[in-house]
Amino acid sequence: MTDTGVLKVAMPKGRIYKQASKLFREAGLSIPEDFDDTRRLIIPVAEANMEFILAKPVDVPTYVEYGVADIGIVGKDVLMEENKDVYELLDLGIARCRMSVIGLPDWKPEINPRVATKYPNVASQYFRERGQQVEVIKLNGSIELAPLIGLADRIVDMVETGKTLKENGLVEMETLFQVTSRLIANRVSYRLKNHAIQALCDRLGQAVPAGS
Ligand SMILES: Nc1ncnc2c1ncn2[C@@H]1O[C@H](COP(=O)(O)OP(=O)(O)OP(=O)(O)O)[C@@H](O)[C@H]1O
Ligand SMILES: O=P(O)(O)OC[C@H]1O[C@H](OP(=O)(O)OP(=O)(O)O)[C@H](O)[C@@H]1O
Repeated sequence: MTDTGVLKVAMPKGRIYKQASKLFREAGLSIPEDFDDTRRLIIPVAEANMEFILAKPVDVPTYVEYGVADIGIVGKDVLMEENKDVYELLDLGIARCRMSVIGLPDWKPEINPRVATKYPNVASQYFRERGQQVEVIKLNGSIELAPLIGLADRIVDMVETGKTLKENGLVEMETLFQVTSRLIANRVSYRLKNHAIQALCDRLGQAVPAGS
């Protein structure tokens, strides 16, 4: 557990970072724009009394659960999949997309269909709750390939603009849930650094556009 006044923040590199850093700046915090030109993984942000730990998005809840980061920013998709013991403090309304079941337009129901996804826990729970038996196949990217080349009958994946689906002749069949990024906190840090975490949460909350 961290024992200084500095807040350790697990920050996902990539698409969330760009939007999160903008939100932090709108909340009046002095945050670097991007880290495209550095390979450093720990970045002191002295002006804001923080330290950024630049993480792979899927690992953010793990750093926060173990308390090596006090707080973190992560998509609801990853939170649902990883199911870690952390507090979810705030919906930041950024990196908006949705988790959907997707397939080819001529898809027909089959016995024990194969479903490819980056989110095996989310997909298994979804089909289990509907009493549908499926075989879930875990992939790590380019999920839309699976129905095109016959690996799976359907996929469970993120849709943002719908461009990937359109360009690959796929259709969205059902939406599981809407996704935005969340501010999460370690349970012990939340008590020990409550003032700093709550103050940050309040400032960010004011910067989140209404209706997000
Ligand atoms: N079009 C989108 N597709 C997928 N995720 C999106 C999209 N738009 C926003 N997101 C959100 O951004 C998060 C991070 O996505 P990103 O593509 O940066 O990382 P990743 O694909 O998990 O990691 P990596 O590219 O390092 O394998 C997702 O977990 C999700 O919450
Ligand atoms: O609706 P759209 O705007 O087209 O966005 C959706 C796509 O974006 C994500 O992929 P990502 O870019 O993260 O690449 P990946 O294949 O490595 O997961 C997601 O898995 C979809 O493929």
